[in-house]
Amino acid sequence: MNADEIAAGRARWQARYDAARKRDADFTTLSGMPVEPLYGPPEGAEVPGFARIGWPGEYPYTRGLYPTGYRGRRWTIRQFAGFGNAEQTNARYKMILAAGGGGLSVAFDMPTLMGHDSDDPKALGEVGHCGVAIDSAADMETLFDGIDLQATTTSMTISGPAVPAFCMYLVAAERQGADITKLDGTLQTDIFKEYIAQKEWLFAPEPHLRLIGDLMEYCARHIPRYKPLSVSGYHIREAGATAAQELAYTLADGFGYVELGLSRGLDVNVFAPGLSFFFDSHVDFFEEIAKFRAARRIWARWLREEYGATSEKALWLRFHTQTAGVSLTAQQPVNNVVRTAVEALAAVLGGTNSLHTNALDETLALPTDESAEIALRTQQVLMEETGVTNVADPLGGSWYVEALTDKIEAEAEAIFAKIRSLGSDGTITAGILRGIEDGYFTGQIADSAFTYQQALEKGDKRIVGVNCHTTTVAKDLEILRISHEVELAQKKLLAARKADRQRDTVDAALAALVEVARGTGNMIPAMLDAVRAEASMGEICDALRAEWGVYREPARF
Ligand SMILES: C[C@H](C(=O)O)C(=O)SCCNC(=O)CCNC(=O)[C@H](O)C(C)(C)COP(=O)(O)OP(=O)(O)OC[C@H]1O[C@@H](n2cnc3c(N)ncnc32)[C@H](O)[C@@H]1OP(=O)(O)O
Repeated sequence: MNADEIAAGRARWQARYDAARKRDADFTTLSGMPVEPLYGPPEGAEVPGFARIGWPGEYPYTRGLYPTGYRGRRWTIRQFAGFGNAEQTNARYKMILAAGGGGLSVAFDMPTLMGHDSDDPKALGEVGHCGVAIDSAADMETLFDGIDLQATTTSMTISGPAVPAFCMYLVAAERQGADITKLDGTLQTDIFKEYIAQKEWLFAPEPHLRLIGDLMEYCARHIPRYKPLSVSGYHIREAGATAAQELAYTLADGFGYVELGLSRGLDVNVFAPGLSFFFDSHVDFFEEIAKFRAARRIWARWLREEYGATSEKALWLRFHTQTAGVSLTAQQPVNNVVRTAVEALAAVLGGTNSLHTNALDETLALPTDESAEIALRTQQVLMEETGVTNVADPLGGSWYVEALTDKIEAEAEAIFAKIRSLGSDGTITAGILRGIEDGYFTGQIADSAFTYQQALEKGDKRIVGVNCHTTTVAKDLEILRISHEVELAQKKLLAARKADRQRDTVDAALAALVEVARGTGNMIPAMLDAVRAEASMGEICDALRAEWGVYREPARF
């Protein structure tokens, strides 16, 4: 790009920056040196390939979505939390919000994630263990008791039974007297990544995609700020994928959901802003930063050029980041605070919109109050002390970072071409579905995990406390243990609630839901009616399982 074009771009950025709202804060270094909100090429310089880098707030968004960067608004501190019953988790949420958390993020227990009630035999020993047990709208009400849902953006990490959980959230908000149309939050819902990595599906892909289409349509029409999908690379990476695989599989899944929306006749400019993303931030600092920057650029280009989006928000890739659980070690666990800080910094320098920092004990158990607080304070140290929020995309123009960004992007593009070639009709969706059925994704991820493990065992890759620097004076940590009493109490509560309902109303609502499932209508209103009647998670999912069957992954050797 020639010097005149670069100067024109800078002037455009400056005009937008001047017009934008900035935080009232001290934008100087620790020593008091003033810093510019943005740095770019020196005046008069010609920079080949500069269009790929561009300016913050402008296509292709490599340097971020906003001309102000974090001077406009800092990222949301959104700590993923949930354990025991709704009451215990509610107390943790209040602690997080009181300590400066910017939004909520619900972790459900395994029975809930699989669409079973706490009294289901399959739930035995799992209730409240890896997250909170939510059986019905009444539990959801308790979960958010005293928390204004209209004023708090809330993310819910659930994909198989995402839609019943969403309906319970809406009903809890309704019972608080909230204006449903104003709710803002995120539902994970990403079923593709369940087949690819996390393995928490209920049905075969087709009925899940039908439900997701219904949800996208419902949100686009009725709850415009709500993000019905958080397309997730986190679990793909944690399963062993490389950074480029994480990026490519996740964005391909995102393209699949765009194709789903288009196939339902929805306007891409209306539904695409409801697609948000969720990435891992692993411990290779620069590789992660490059991945985040490449993600924004690829998404904007594909949405504009492949799918015809024209509005700015439809081109925006907004993402949440969680630091890498797999990078945490059980050995010398206090070192995990350092790993998490480095990973969080990479996410911030990559322009994350929302962030979870892991607690140091998460490789052993769910976090204690103290370790959860340290994790949150880690973000606050970055946010308040380090000056990283002063300048938009401070690493933009670094030869190394730009080269890595290009390299990861090229790798991702090669993977998109491969995925397309797997399907029969040239769509990304057909490629994903074929890849799931044939074990393409799981095979590729397993190969990457194996390669890394070999490097670790040879000592080519090193982890402090694991294969180097293993001597320590560290003592064992106190960890959080979930008492079996939680399960017994939850089952008792559920039995009382089930006995207290109008059984006829519940049965009629479930029958009406199944009737809609047999046709082509949108299932959300019928699901809401069932939830309002206090139909439980297990009852709703079982009714649909009876109708649609369950999915079993093909065996592979
Ligand atoms: C591993 C674990 C497991 O499975 O076990 C998990 O999965 S845990 C998974 C946990 N997942 C999550 O927690 C997902 C979280 N995701 C989200 O919160 C969302 O989807 C998100 C990524 C889009 C972030 O949403 P958010 O509300 O926190 O933040 P946003 O970036 O949307 O910012 C809020 C508002 O401020 C505006 N805003 C932001 N920055 C600026 C700026 N510099 N200038 C002007 N406006 C700005 C945004 O446009 C938006 O307004 P407007 O809306 O008007 O544009």
